[in-house]
Amino acid sequence: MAFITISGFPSSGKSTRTHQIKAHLEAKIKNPEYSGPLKQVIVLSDDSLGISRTAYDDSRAEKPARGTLFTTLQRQMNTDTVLIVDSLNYIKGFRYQMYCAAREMKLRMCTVYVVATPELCHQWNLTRPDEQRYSDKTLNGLIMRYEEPSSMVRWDSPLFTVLWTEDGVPGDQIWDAITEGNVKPPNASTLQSIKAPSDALHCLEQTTTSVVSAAMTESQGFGGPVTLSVTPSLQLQINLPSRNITLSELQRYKRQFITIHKKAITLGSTEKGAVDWSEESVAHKFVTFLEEHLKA
Ligand SMILES: Nc1ncnc2c1ncn2[C@@H]1O[C@H](COP(=O)(O)OP(=O)(O)OP(=O)(O)O)[C@@H](O)[C@H]1O
Repeated sequence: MAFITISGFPSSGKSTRTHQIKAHLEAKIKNPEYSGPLKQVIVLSDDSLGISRTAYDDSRAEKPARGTLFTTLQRQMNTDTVLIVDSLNYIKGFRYQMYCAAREMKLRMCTVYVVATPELCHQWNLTRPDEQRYSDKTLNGLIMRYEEPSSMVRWDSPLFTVLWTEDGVPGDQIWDAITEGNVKPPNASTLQSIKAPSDALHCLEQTTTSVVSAAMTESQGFGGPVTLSVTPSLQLQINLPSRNITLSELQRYKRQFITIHKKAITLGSTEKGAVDWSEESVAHKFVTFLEEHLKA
């Protein structure tokens, strides 16, 4: 019935805040005055899944770890459960993917952004036992790559930000969000996820073409975040590197992206929620793909 995404820098206090939130929500559920459907709070974390901090040392090891997290969270989503996903959740495309899965299950949801300065993260990381510690290089890399949640986008909202200076968490507000907030029904974008392969291929081709032409329009060589107008109703942010990007380079990435995803479509990879061939989802995936490849 409810889904909470925790996000923040590595070693920023996410699990510490998760325990506070869990305790607060459990007290609400146990209150005799509560007669709603929620019965339990489950926390899914890298530790509970046996994902080591070293999985973040390189992106090849990180992808299967994210896959495990996503498959497990889909299994754990339930009408009587508050599911808290306590992980870095630093890629906006991944938070969007979780949002789509939660929405398909008609769950209420919110995001908690745990904030600590990079210096504090380093300091706290050093105090941890070896097996829970990130290497300096990995910690810095994750902080650099971190894509901050925004209350302006629907997959991060409602968004609660908890600063390192705060003693507690906004437990009552989180409770209201997951018990009284809007249930976002699967809309056209999520329903379209079960598309016939021919539609999916068409959408893949068209959407990637629109992203390439929007990126060419916005790319001035200055770098930084720019907004791409993919369609009149779909605007996405992309972080561009500060160099000239050529059309042939973008076309090359488009072809690579299509090749990878075409395979998934023709193989009929239809694991529930994991494959979403809507225009919006394809655009998000391609923007994330471009960001990763353009800065490499
Ligand atoms: N407010 C705080 N003041 C002092 N130490 C803290 C604070 N919050 C967390 N810590 C310490 O920092 C370390 C990391 O905390 P925690 O495990 O909550 O971070 P995390 O963000 O969940 O880490 P990870 O990225 O590995 O999942 C722990 O040793 C914890 O005791």
